[in-house]
Amino acid sequence: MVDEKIVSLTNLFMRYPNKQVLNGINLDVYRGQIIGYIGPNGAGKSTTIKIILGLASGYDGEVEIFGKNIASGDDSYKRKIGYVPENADVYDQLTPMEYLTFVGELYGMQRQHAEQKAGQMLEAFELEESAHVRLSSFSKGMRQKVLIISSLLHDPDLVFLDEPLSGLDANSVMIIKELLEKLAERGKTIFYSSHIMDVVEKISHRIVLLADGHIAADGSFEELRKESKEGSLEDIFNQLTGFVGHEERADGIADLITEAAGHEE
Ligand SMILES: Nc1ncnc2c1ncn2[C@@H]1O[C@H](COP(=O)(O)OP(=O)(O)OP(=O)(O)O)[C@@H](O)[C@H]1O
Repeated sequence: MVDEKIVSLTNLFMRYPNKQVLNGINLDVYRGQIIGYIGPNGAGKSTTIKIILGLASGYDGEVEIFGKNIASGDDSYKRKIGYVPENADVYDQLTPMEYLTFVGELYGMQRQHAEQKAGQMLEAFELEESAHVRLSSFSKGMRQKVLIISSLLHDPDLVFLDEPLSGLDANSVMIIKELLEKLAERGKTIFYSSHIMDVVEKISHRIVLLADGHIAADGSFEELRKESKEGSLEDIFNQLTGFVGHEERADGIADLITEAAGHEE
């Protein structure tokens, strides 16, 4: 179906005890879109994702996923969602096969199916030799691949990826970028949150910039570029978040480092 609304946020507000984080977010995301969800540190990106996933409560406003309000009490929508958190805890004492089968079953897959698919996915990510080795011995990038597999194993319709490429080598990055495009072509909707602007620029169909709890920009990279007359997404990001003087600031920090040590000549 064309223009099927997958995520709809209406007047979303969120306050933590010490801080107003979201100040009225309105956002409709459609099937097959790759959304680059960006913003400065602390802007509220993870908070938005956690609210959508039902992991953060106390918000005001409406959140509809697959056309249903998540406050309705029916959380079957969660089975159709995949999530790679920025800081994930994996169960270190498990092997990837055990971990993936466990996660697959949590998402409602039959054990045998989860096992078989996990094996195939591990092979596709060149981890077959480590399939039965404990995760505690895995490198950062190997772990990240397991997390990515765990978010996709149950064939979700909506995927949230928070810095998913962290630790991955250049070959793996290339595969994942291509994979996201292929999944979007097959109707999957992807929220991609990252600070690596050149990747966001390349893979996103639509970029949503969150700043001070508001959506400060929303459009394709070409649209944002026309509006802001800047070259790269990094330049646009800096302009829209009012950031200037990086060289002076770096210089000031370098001064602090080299002066504060108090070396005696
Ligand atoms: N559980 C919490 N309790 C209190 N404050 C929180 C909590 N979680 C997040 N915050 C605050 O809410 C703000 C937004 O945090 P959030 O993690 O959503 O930002 P972000 O845009 O994902 O940032 P980053 O790019 O650094 O990951 C921050 O000021 C953070 O300190």
